[in-house]
Amino acid sequence: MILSETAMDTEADLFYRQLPKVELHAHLNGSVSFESMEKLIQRKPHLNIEHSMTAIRRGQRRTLDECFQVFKVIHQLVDSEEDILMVAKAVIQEFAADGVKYLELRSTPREVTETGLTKQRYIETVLEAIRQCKQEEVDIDVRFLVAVDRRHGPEVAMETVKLAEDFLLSSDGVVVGLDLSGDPTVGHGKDLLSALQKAKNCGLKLALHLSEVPSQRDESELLLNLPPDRIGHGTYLHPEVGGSDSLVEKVCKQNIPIELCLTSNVKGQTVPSYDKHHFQYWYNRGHPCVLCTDDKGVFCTDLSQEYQLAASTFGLTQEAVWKLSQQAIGYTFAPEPIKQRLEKKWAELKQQFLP
Ligand SMILES: CNc1ncnc2c1ncn2[C@@H]1O[C@H](COP(=O)(O)O)[C@@H](O)[C@H]1O
Ligand SMILES: [Zn+2]
Repeated sequence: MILSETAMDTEADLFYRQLPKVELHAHLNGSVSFESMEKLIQRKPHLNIEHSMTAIRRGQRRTLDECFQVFKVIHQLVDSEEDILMVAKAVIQEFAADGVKYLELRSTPREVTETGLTKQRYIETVLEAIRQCKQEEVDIDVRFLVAVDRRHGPEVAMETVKLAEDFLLSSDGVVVGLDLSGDPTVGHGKDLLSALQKAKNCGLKLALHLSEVPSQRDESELLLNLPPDRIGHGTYLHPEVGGSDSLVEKVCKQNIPIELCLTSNVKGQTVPSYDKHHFQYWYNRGHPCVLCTDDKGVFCTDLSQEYQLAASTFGLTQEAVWKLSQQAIGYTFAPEPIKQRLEKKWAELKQQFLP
């Protein structure tokens, strides 16, 4: 009995792992795996950092505030070009090994005086990692979103947008957009509006973390007017959790896809349990939904696991899971020919999968 259950589990695991997937919401430094973290900790023993400080294990929860403390620790470990190249390459390879065929990675460019790291070099190094993976024929298409950390305020946001704009023009299509993230309890989106508007005007796609916590209703109301091209989390948009009909209407009317990260929200305690996750609300309305990991290293997950969790929690059939992964192609910021290439790949693989 136990044996057959194990066999079934393995078969199910395999389905999700082999399922071709699109990852659209992954923060670089939050995605660093256990193995890479070990290497970084060994490189910097003087920091006295233990692995328990950089990851939230199974069954553990942290407040969102504590999650942001974790990022501070990781940033101490990843503070040079060498580190960034190492973690970015590893993260890309790990996503590829998990069956992700298209990845939009995002990261906040940082400056570190001690190591000579500049924001420009930060982005160039991530792009170099993407280039090397491509050259090594890792089976994944990777694009990059330059991230604005809301905690740093409007001037830094504007500076970052300018940098992103330069790379939009010079990166041969790899830099496709701008992310707004960072501690949602700090600052107000109204101060960042002009930077975001500028980004949009110059052709950068916008992926904004919206209503991750309940206090952001007015901010979301404002930022939805831009409008963003995708929404991160959107946990508190609907009226049942303190959002509003007007917010839902804006999201629906403009058909803005929502990036949903189950484990991140449960472990970060913005959602009380998997079965209460707002995936259900949006999915049942037939709204564009895409499952994502957010921070696979910090939350100890991967995209296969997120699909499996959504399927088991909300009773999705394999056919429905397939459709979910395929529809995500349409929500990428990739140019049309790339989307077509991905569609073709999915169509070919489907015959093996769901005969
Ligand atoms: C858990 N929910 C979340 N909400 C908001 N922002 C988040 C986040 N998870 C990650 N980040 C953002 O991503 C940074 C780490 O990656 P990078 O250094 O940019 O690669 C964090 O410092 C934060 O700004
Ligand atoms: Zn995020």
